[in-house]
Amino acid sequence: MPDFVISTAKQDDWPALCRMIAYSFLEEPDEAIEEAEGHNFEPERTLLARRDDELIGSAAALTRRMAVPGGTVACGHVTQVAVVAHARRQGVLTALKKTQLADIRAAGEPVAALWASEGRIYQRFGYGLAARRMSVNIDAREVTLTAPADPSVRVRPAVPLEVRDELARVYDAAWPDRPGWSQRHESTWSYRLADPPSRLEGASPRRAVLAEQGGEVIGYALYRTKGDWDANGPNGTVDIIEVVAPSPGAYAALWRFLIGYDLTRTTSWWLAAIDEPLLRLVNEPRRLGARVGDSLWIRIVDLPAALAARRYAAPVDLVLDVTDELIPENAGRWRLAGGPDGATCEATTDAADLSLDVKALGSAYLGDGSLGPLAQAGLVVEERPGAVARASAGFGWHRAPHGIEVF
Ligand SMILES: CC(=O)SCCNC(=O)CCNC(=O)[C@H](O)C(C)(C)COP(=O)(O)OP(=O)(O)OC[C@H]1O[C@@H](n2cnc3c(N)ncnc32)[C@H](O)[C@@H]1OP(=O)(O)O
Repeated sequence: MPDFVISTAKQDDWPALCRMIAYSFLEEPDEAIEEAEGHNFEPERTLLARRDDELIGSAAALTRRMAVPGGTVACGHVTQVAVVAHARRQGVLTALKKTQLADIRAAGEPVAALWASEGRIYQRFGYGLAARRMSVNIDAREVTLTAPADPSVRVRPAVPLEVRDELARVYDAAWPDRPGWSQRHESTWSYRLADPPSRLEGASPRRAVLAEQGGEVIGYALYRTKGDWDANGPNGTVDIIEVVAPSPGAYAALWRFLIGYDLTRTTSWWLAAIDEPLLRLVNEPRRLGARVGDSLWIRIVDLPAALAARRYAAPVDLVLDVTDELIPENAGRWRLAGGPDGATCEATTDAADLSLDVKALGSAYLGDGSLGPLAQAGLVVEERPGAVARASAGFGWHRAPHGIEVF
């Protein structure tokens, strides 16, 4: 029997929880951060572990939908996971995760998603790496955009809080089309636009730039600037927070603004998409200083509901033999049939085309490339010749999944 108990948080647990999380992440507690992060507090979905009344661990889920190929799905956005230093490696997180997965399933969310502080933590709980990110560190004076500027698109700098409604309108129209982007509530925007001074690290407060066409805002970017001078003169940086620009004209106009900022020499963004159009839009892609990293992790919580909630780029009719140590209802053989217009997923006794663990299914879920690398890694086993190629055509998508924000 564990010597700690798990319970659901109450509103007034927030200050203590926030302090515990700060220490766990090697930060100092800070009132401005407590207020900002408080917008992301759903007490009834926050699990606390206590030993002798001492708060020793937490794991929370936020209620937001996430875009998946061809649709959106209810998704528990897992966050605020921490265990105090002196209670680690005693099974506290394991107990929290088991309770949390059961709660997410009971809430009718077929999928859970998270950003991992360390990738090694969550794979044992059935999370698969479902989206990669690209970080860019652009040598701005060496890079220009090759597309001609669209004279009907203008950019206008703005203070983010003053254009919050315009930002939300652009984002609301865009997020369902990009797998990995999540619905934003009023509280999400309050969190997103809060700017605790201790997080500035010498940079400016958040700034916005809007792309407008015919008086309408059609795209925006959020960024910071950081001034610097060295022996050769100006050496400032533009640090991008997000770029939301569905149309080519808005996208190019915003990037032209962000790369061409006077007195800066570097434009950086650590959360660009793996298929960022910028790669195709510049004269010198190598000078983008691009690197690939991990981004969103996905846990399939209710397998038939999750697989039926997305669409498939090509027709699929596949029997998947799935293992799942933590959620036995997911284990077994499933027939997935469908295509670009929708899909069904039902239990079957037919012979399998592919066998895989639920973790590999999580990796394929948002449509990040083909199943080939998973098969080559031994994480997907082809039971019927040609099944990996057929499944890849269906599971892939015309836009790579993108984790635009850490939640
Ligand atoms: C979604 C998010 O919020 S991500 C943020 C996660 N939080 C942090 O990184 C804050 C700092 N770290 C912590 O608070 C803790 O170390 C946690 C929450 C990551 C892990 O909590 P613990 O209670 O120690 O985990 P628990 O004891 O249940 O470990 C389960 C297993 O995972 C392993 N494990 C857990 N954390 C780690 C880690 N960071 N690195 C390597 N292995 C780990 C344990 O060794 C254990 O393995 P075993 O079953 O083979 O013995």
